[in-house]
Amino acid sequence: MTLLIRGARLYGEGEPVDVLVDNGVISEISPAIGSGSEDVEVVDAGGQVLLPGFVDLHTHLREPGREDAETVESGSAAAALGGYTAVFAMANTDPVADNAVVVEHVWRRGRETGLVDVHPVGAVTAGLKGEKLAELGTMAKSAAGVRVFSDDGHCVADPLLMRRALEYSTALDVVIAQHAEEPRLTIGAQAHEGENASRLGYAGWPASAEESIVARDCLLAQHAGARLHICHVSTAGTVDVLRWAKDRGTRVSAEVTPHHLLLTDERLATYDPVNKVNPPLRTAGDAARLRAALAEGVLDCVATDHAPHAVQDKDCEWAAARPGMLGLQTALSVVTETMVRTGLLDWRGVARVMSERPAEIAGLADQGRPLEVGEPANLTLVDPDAEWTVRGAELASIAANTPYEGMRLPGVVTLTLLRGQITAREGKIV
Ligand SMILES: NC(=O)N[C@@H](CC(=O)O)C(=O)O
Ligand SMILES: [Zn+2]
Ligand SMILES: [Zn+2]
Repeated sequence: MTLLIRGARLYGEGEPVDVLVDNGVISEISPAIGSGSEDVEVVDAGGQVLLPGFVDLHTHLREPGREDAETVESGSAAAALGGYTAVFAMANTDPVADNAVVVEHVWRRGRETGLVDVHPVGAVTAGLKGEKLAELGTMAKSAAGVRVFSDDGHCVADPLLMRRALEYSTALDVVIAQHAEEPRLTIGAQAHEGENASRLGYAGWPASAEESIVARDCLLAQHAGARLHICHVSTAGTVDVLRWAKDRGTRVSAEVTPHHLLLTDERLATYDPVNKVNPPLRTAGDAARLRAALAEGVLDCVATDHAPHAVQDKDCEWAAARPGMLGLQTALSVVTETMVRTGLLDWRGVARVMSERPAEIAGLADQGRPLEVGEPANLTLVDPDAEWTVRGAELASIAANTPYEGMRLPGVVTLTLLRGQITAREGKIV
C-alpha cells in the first residue's frame, strides 16, 4: 500500500511538505508529490505536525490476569489512538512476567493485535518478591527479546539484589528500570507527605523515599558500569540527584509522567481516588522543576505509567483504592499543555522526549527515527491547535480511571502509522 501525506510540517517546522510512504518506509519527501495512480491513498494533513511515532517505556496492559481492567488488545488501541507505535508492557501481571513463557505470550498477543509494537518488560526478581533474581538471561534470549527489566509496582529495595541485577544487566546489555520507593519510608503511605495529606489525615509518602533510592542506585550503577533507568520521577530532589549523577558520568536515564507534569497534591481535597497514584502527585513546585528538567534534558523522556484499574478497585474509599491512572490517550495533550504551550519545548523537543530518547533507552532500532527518506514509517500526525474534552468512558481502555475527566486539553492525534499501515485515524482504530 502506498500512502501520501499531503501538506505536513515535519517537527512543526518550515513549510508544509508531502510525504510518500511506500512498503512501510518513507520513500519521498518534497514540496509537492503527484498522487499518480489510484492505488495511492491520500491523507490531507492541512499543515499539521508530523512526528516520529511515540514510544512509551512504561505501560500497564494488565494481561495476563486483570483483563477486566485492560488487555493487550484494548491497551494497544489506546496506544495507537494516543499516537504511540511502541509500548513497553510492565511485568506486574498475574502471573508475573518473570519468565520466558509469560513475556513470549504478551509479545505474541501484541503481534496478533498489530496496532503497536508491544515489548514486554521482564521482572527483575522472581514473582516481584525482591528475594532472588528472575531469569533475566532466558527472557532476554526469548522470542520477546526483553531489553528492559523492572519490578515496577515494587522497588528492588535490597541493595545487594539491586547490585547483582545491575552487574548482570551489563553482560546482557539490558537496562534495569527502578520504581524508586524505599519501602521502610512509605509504610501505609497514601499521598505526598505535606500539608495537604496532613489536613486530610493521610499517611505521607515522603520525597526522600524516592530520592534516597535514586541516589543509592546511581552509585550502584556507576560502580557496576551499568545502565539504570528511573521510572516516574516525581520530586525536585530527584532532579538534583540525577543532575549530579549525570555530571559525573553515571549511565542513568529517567522518565517523567504526564500527570506529574500537570497535576498536584491540591487535588487531594476532593477525596477522589482517581488522583491516587504511585509515586503520589506532588507540589506545584515539584511539577515546575520536573517541567524545567524535561526541557533541559536532565529528565530524558515522558512515559505514561498508563495504569488501568477496574471500577471496584477505584470507586471506593481512598485508602482501599489502587494507585494508578490512565495515560496513553492523554499524554500528547498533557505534554502540549505543560511543555509546548508554555514555550518549554518545541515540536522537535516533543519528538525527542516522546519518541527518540525512549527508543534509544530501550535500544529499539526502528523507532524514534528521523523523518527522512528510507526510514521506517512509524509516524504520528498531530493537530496542535485542536482541543478536545476528555471523557473516560470514550477512551479505548476497558478501565475509565482518567484524572482528566471533563478537562479541555490541546493537541489532537489525527493519524498514527505503524510501518506504513494506518492504525488510528481521526480518533478511530483502523
Ligand atoms: N503507578 C501506579 O500507581 N500504579 C502502577 C504501579 C506502578 O507504576 O508503580 C500499577 O500497576 O497500577
Ligand atoms: Zn512504579
Ligand atoms: Zn507503573
